[in-house]
Amino acid sequence: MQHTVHDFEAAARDKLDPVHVDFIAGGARDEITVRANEAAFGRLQLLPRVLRGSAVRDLDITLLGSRARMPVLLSPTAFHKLVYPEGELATVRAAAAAGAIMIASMASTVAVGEIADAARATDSDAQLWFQLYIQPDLEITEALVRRAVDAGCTALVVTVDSPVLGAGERNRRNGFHDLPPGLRCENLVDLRDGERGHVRQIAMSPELNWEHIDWLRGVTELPVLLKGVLHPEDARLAVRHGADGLLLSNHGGRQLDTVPATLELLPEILAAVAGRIPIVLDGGVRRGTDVVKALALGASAVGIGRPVMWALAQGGEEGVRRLLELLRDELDDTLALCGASGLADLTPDLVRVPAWAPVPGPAVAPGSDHRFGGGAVV
Ligand SMILES: Cc1cc2nc3c(=O)[nH]c(=O)nc-3n(C[C@H](O)[C@H](O)[C@H](O)COP(=O)(O)O)c2cc1C
Ligand SMILES: O=C(O)C(=O)c1ccccc1
Repeated sequence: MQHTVHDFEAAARDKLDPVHVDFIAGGARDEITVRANEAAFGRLQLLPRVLRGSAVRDLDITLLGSRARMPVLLSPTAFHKLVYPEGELATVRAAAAAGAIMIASMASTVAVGEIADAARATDSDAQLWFQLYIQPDLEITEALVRRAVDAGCTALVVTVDSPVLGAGERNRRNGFHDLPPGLRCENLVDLRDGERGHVRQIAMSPELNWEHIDWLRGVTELPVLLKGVLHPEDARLAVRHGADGLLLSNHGGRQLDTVPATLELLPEILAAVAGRIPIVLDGGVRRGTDVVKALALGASAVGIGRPVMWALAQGGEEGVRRLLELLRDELDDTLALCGASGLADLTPDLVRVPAWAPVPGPAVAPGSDHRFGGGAVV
């Protein structure tokens, strides 16, 4: 039985083909940023308030017009059918049950329209967003946007940190470059005559620039978030070019290695946008305390990537349901322990960078006890 987010990873590793484990767990190059994301949460401390909580805590959010029952989004991850036969259909049913926003990947193995239908078939009013890699062929990009709009998606998340594909050296070593026979990127099927839904149809485009964002603003009314802006100057440019929000992300350490942990960048990015647009953060969120730290510092919500893949692999819809329940319970518990009645009570004073350092004292010989005069027999 899984009692923590990490337990899902252990269970999934037992089930999955090691090549697919590497695809999910892996990052770019030396995976320094992969490790940095989780480590950054561990370095921050919580400083709770007491005697001011409430019996029930409100975890609802409204993000760019989309309502959700928890401030944890499912960040876009490709290829859900690789780890579970129903793929994204199972994931979205679990997200809907939890009232969490799911961001469908452009590289999903179920078409976005079918994912949306599965969400609607539940009674939940949970919202579906769509992640887009802008294609140099703008007609193709427009067709993809139309598919997302027709599906009823309520926001677009444009990934801008992938001018080239990240160097996943595990995938190279394993020779993992495409979906196995029988699986396709369903959103890419028939975009142009005879297009079969191959992963390699996705053009990672180093020639993209801010004019493409201006262009996208003109072709859709949907809110547009940029995913992968890390430099504060780019955050200011994003606001100037009409972005409605940022998903502060280093792609889980899968694009440029050695960039900072997203949590470390959060204060600078918040300062750059100065409250004009909301910031969602992903990368390394594994605990309720992580969610609280990010929100207390000013994020509007967080996203999770790998945990969803592990939970889906472990137990399909039921697995992802339990993952989201677990995170919700941990978040609720952390709020209670911090004396918060809801997310609105999370303020930066609840989070600290450790100021403690040991006071250097005189060197003491091992085995001696300085309180009794250096081990002298008394
Ligand atoms: C297996 C996998 C597939 C991913 N696919 C996409 C994708 O298709 N589009 C995208 O923008 N990000 C993709 N990402 C990045 C995630 O959206 C997210 O930024 C990252 O996983 C967050 O970090 P975490 O895994 O530590 O939670 C993928 C990540 C993983 C692990
Ligand atoms: O693996 C990824 O991180 C990713 O973004 C992706 C994009 C397209 C196809 C497969 C994966």
